[in-house]
Amino acid sequence: SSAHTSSITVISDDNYPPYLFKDADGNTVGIVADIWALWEQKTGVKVTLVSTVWESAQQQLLSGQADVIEMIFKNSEREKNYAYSPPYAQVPVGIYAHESLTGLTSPASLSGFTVGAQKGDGCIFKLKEAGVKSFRLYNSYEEIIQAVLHQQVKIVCMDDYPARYYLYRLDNTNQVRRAFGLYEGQFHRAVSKNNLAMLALVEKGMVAISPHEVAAIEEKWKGSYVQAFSYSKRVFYLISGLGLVAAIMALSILTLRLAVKRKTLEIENKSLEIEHQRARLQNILDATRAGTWEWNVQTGECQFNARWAEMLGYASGELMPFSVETAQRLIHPDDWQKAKSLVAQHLAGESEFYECDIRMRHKQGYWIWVADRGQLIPRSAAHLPLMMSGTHIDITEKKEAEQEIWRQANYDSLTQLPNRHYFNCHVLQGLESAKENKQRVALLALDLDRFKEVNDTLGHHRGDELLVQAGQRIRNEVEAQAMVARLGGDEFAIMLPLVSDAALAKLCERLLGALSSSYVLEGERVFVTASIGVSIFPDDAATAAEMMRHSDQAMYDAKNNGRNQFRVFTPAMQEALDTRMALARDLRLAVENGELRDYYQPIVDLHTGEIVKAEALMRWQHPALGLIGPTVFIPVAEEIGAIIEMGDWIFQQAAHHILQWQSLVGAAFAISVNKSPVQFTGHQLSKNDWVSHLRYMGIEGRRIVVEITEGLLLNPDPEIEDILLHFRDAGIQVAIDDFGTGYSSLSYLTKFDIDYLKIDQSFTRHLNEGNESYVLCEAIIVMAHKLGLKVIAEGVETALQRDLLRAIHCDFAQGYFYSPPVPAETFKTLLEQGKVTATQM
Ligand SMILES: Nc1nc2c(ncn2[C@@H]2O[C@H](COP(=O)(O)OP(=O)(O)OP(=O)(O)O)[C@@H](O)[C@H]2O)c(=O)[nH]1
Repeated sequence: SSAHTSSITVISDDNYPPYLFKDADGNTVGIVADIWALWEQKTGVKVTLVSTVWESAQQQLLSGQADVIEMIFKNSEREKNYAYSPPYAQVPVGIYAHESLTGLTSPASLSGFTVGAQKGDGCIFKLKEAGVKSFRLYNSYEEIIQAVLHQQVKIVCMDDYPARYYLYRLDNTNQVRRAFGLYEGQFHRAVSKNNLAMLALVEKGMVAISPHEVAAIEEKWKGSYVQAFSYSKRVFYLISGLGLVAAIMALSILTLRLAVKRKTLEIENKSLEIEHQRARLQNILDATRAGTWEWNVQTGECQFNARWAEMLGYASGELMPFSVETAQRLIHPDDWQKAKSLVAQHLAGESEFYECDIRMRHKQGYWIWVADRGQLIPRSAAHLPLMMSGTHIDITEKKEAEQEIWRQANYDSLTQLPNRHYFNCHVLQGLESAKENKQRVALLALDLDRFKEVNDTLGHHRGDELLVQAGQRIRNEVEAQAMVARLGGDEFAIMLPLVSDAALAKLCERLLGALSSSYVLEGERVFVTASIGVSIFPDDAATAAEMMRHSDQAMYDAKNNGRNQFRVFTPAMQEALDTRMALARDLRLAVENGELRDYYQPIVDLHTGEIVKAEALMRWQHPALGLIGPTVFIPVAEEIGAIIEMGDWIFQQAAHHILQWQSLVGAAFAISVNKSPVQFTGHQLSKNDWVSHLRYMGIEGRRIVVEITEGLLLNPDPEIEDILLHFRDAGIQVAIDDFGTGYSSLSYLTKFDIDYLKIDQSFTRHLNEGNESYVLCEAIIVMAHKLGLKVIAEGVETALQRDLLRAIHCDFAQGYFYSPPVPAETFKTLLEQGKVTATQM
């Protein structure tokens, strides 16, 4: 314990004048030595003062070889190992530099330099804090100063007292200069951290030394070393200094001259290089045909190159002085705001560069498209934008090409209306905004009626002209905000906000009216009508696809109900369509599954009442829906092509029964088989050659009558003519079904070999003496007879009808009055009876 301590070892650095240093005789002297001598007196504890290099001093304390270390600064790193006394002296620490190095003013200015310091010196810690990373370490201040003088290191850190001392001693205050004060340290005495008793002992002794005693010691040492330099020595220094200054000045002037010469050469080279670069850049710019601009953001001043002015049709300088107003006048109003806000974004640092395609007005008044690109150059210290520069490139041709491509992709080249693609996009967008604004929207699908006939009779060219005119008429009937498009062929579509159902109905009526008035096509007057289907959002459709589908369905419904009308979509249409689709699906398997039935309706000689012919008719025994009539499934079968197989099937049944019934019937007996236009399509011919089939079965051609519709003969393909000739050659007869309902150009009656006309049941049904139907029927019969044709009246239901038909010399009749279509077995019975219900005759 300290109470029994008889001696202590104090260790320190011995190159720290005036505190502790070696005198000329090698004795360790100084303030600290005197203080400890006094301490020894006061405490009676023997003090051994050991001085060594600073780093080793610290090591010795920590290893226990010494009890107290003198002249130590506190820092956080040392805090771990030492316990300190209160500070007893203030010691400034400075940065010293070789005279060739100037500009060192603060710790920050040291970063990047290597700094010399004494090993273990507290200033290293401070310098690291200031960002100095590279150090060169020395054992003593003396070594440090030698190193600076030999320029091994140009900056060093030293405590001011010893630094001053050694600099004076080495006569070198000129070459090494104090650059700035780094910090002020405080001297402490310290013991190792766990030896607090020792610290107490030290402090006890120190407190015993009075301030007067301390002041006397300091006075002794601090005064003496300055006084060590005599006045005469100073004068000598001054004079030799002045001589040196003069010499240095002369040398400086010489080196300055040389330096100026070298710099001038350098500058000349540099400007030559800059000129080359400028010319190269100009070349590149000229090659791009780019106009260039520079804009001083603060003052608003602008500069342009000649190409820029030329692009806009102006002479260089013509638009000067150039202001924001000038820019605004030149730039298209629609592009001005956009450009302005993009520039603002760039100036605010939100974009890397500014980029915008704008329209600018050429001097001659038209607009050119310009790719405007620019970038801010420097920023001031305050971070305010200063200059922007960039290019203007004329991209008018590119834009026009783009627009043309866009037009081709989105517009119909015939009518100049938007096409299906554009319309679809528009519908999608339109529905989005309608949803937001809770608006109703109508979509009209519009299809010209029997437009094919216009093409067929007047030629494609006039058909085109009609489409153009129709498009214009539609456009004229709707408001500007409505979208009118040509979807393809003779299909148009309109989308518009729906004001009211009444307004919609009125619009449809107007459209029908406008489209059905006559068209003059190259001098020829033509009439067509149109059918319109309407779908309404949100009433019947929630999506664009649904609207398109529903308006289409409604349009087909309008067509099926006689055309030249409009229909608004109803759920019933959807149901009908669903049923149709279900039927179509089942129908494909009907023949294979043996679900078809052949029925026969007798055709009677009106004069004798005898069954002389029969019409073969199909029924479909649907597994779930029961027996289905042909009016329901034939159109579907035609649509999906199943009619071909079905038609062949019924023909084969008819042929089969002719063989069976031949013995029962007279020589004139024949069975009629319907043949749909679909069955006349070319590629079916060879496969289903009815003539070969009859020949194969050994049946005469005259036993078969082929029933066709007059539509087939209006504009027949050469193929159809061939088939009909083929039939005639084989003795097969031909009947025109549903005569009087269709498009009656009667010329075909003489052109083809027709055997029968079948008067449509709509005439028979309304037959009454002297009425319109009666007159028509009579006219048909007279005409037919004149042409050598026989007439069959369909749909005879009453005795009166029979009698009237007889009176106007109709040849044959069929209908419920005689018999409905019946299964083969029943028909056979009828045949066996010879006459149908003789009672009815
Ligand atoms: N002239 C002309 N005809 C076209 C053009 N595009 C399609 N077509 C014809 O337009 C007709 C369209 O026929 P559809 O709509 O199927 O039938 P339609 O004859 O109008 O009869 P419905 O629509 O049932 O009333 C076809 O004959 C096409 O060949 C075109 O650009 N110009």
